[in-house]
Amino acid sequence: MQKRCRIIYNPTSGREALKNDLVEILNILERAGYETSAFATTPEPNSAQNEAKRAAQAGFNLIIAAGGDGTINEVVNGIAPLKHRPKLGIIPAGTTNDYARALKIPRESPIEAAKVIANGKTVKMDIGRANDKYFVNIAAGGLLSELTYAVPSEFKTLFGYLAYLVKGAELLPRVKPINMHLEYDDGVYDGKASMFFLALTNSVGGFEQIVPDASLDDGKFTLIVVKTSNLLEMMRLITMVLNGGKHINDANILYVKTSKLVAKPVDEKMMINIDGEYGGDAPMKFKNLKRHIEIFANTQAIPKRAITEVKEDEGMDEAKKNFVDGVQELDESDNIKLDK
Ligand SMILES: Nc1ncnc2c1ncn2[C@@H]1O[C@H](COP(=O)(O)OP(=O)(O)OP(=O)(O)O)[C@@H](O)[C@H]1O
Repeated sequence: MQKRCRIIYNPTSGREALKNDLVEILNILERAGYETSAFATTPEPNSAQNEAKRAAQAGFNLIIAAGGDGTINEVVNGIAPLKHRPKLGIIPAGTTNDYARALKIPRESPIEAAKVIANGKTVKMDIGRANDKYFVNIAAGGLLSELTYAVPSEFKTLFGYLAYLVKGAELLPRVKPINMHLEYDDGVYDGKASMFFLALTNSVGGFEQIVPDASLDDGKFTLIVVKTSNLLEMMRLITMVLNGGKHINDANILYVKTSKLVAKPVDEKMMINIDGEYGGDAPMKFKNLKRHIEIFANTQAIPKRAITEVKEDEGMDEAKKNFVDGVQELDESDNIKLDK
């Protein structure tokens, strides 16, 4: 039976380039054996999430999230709770596109990103659950994490990543550490920290060296606690990140692997950021769902140590063969008709 694909795209994402490429993307997917249709998300809350759930339950084999990290997060929230989950493809069209960066999916050309899907290599990716929400890339808590929602989205579209830096420089002097209680697999952190990150990939806020030893399918988060909020110390840590990830052994950083986390505020409110958006307040429980969603990735470009197994989209070659056979059968029946 022919496989079916639903593209869920955000027509307002990033530079809105996606719409122009849609016809070519549909062609690429049809040639790869997927009967494909597209759904444009609407401004209503959870539009992408609801459509992803509906499409999964309607039996689509592949759902493509085409948009920014927000659209990817919604699509994952739509399919993650289901028993039978379709495969996921990603066509990045946002501003930071952290998740595509981690999967080495081309971020400048939606057509090149569609070719990664047509190439048929997948990874069963870990995702995270935070209370009852799911995330693919990062959860974070503490005052510094508020930076991400301090940047208005029109501003992000215009200036992209620069917006974060400008806003970051503006907010940094106001950041102060808060008391946190963090329970992870092998210990407890009780003390002041300006923020904690719980990362699933190596790619956080456009930086690729924050988790230099990230594994995408080992069932573990990387927990990073930034103990300082001193401006000079922060600048030093950022320089260490840019210098190949040397921050991980610094005295101001706790850097551990864990499959779960309980985060509790002590005397102040602690907002939690999930995949770049406000996701509620602590206390919050986080759990790594090991190899929960099979995602198409540019596996050749991902460091070998980051993935344990690359899978082949089954039936991809079969689909191409059927297509050729189908053409031959048609020719033959035409001949029979002609002979008669
Ligand atoms: N048709 C639409 N009109 C207006 N807003 C929409 C529409 N479809 C989706 N949205 C909104 O777009 C947001 C998600 O944006 P998304 O993450 O895809 O792109 P982005 O914001 O450009 O990228 P990034 O997150 O990388 O900055 C959600 O808040 C969603 O409600």
